[in-house]
Formats: sequence, C-alpha cells, structure tokens
Amino acid sequence: MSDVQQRIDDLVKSNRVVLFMKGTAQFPMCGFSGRAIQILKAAGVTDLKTFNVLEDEEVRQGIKDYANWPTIPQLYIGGEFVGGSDIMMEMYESGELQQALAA
Ligand SMILES: N[C@@H](CCC(=O)N[C@@H](CS)C(=O)NCC(=O)O)C(=O)O
Ligand code: FES
Repeated sequence: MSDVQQRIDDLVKSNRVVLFMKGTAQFPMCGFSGRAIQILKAAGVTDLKTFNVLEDEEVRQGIKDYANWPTIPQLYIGGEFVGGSDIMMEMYESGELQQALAA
C-alpha cells in the first residue's frame, strides 16, 4: 500500500464515522459536501470526523483510488466505504443510514 493509501486506511479504521469532504462541517465549500453534512446531522450522527480534501491534494486523489469511487464527498462507517451524497440520501430516506450510525 502506498503512503497515502496507508494514511487513509488508518484514518477510516481509527474513527468510526469519517466524511471526506470539501471544506469543513461548519463551512462546506461545495453543495454536495454541504448536503452530506446536513444528511448526517438529520440522521443524528454523534461522532463525526471530517477530512477536508481541499487542504490535501494527495488525499483528494488517493481517496478516489481507495474505494474506487471517483467523487467527493465519501462516507465511511466502521472502516467501510458507504457512498457519496446520493447514496447517503437514499439510505437516509430508507432509514438504513440511521441504523448504520446507531450500530
Ligand atoms: N453525485 C455525487 C456528487 C459528488 C460530485 O460530483 N463530486 C465532484 C464535484 S465536488 C468531485 O468530487 N469531483 C472530483 C474532485 O473535485 O476532485 C455524489 O453522490 O456524491
Ligand atoms: S466543488 Fe464544484 S461541484 Fe463540488
């Protein structure tokens, strides 16, 4: 595994809920990332860790290879890739996201 893949692996395995996003939870820098934060809040997230890919070009590229997913935001729960903002919205509407966060 390359250095950046190892860094990402450590991050998603040492924090239960991680959102790779553009900007921060307080100041999202893109509508998709803002939407992801709103969904997580609505789903009652309590232990969210965010990573701002705009401050780390290596992770911005590396995260796309890590889960073989081409866009940001990306949500990980329990070390597993969950999806981007569209998938998060579908899972929120079906109640699956709330379940995954509570598990
Ligand atoms: N439909 C996507 C929307 C996300 C998206 O299209 N992200 C783009 C624009 S922010 C992206 O990450 N592009 C690559 C990049 O900016 O590095 C989702 O479900 O999350
Ligand atoms: S930064 Fe332009 S769509 Fe996300």
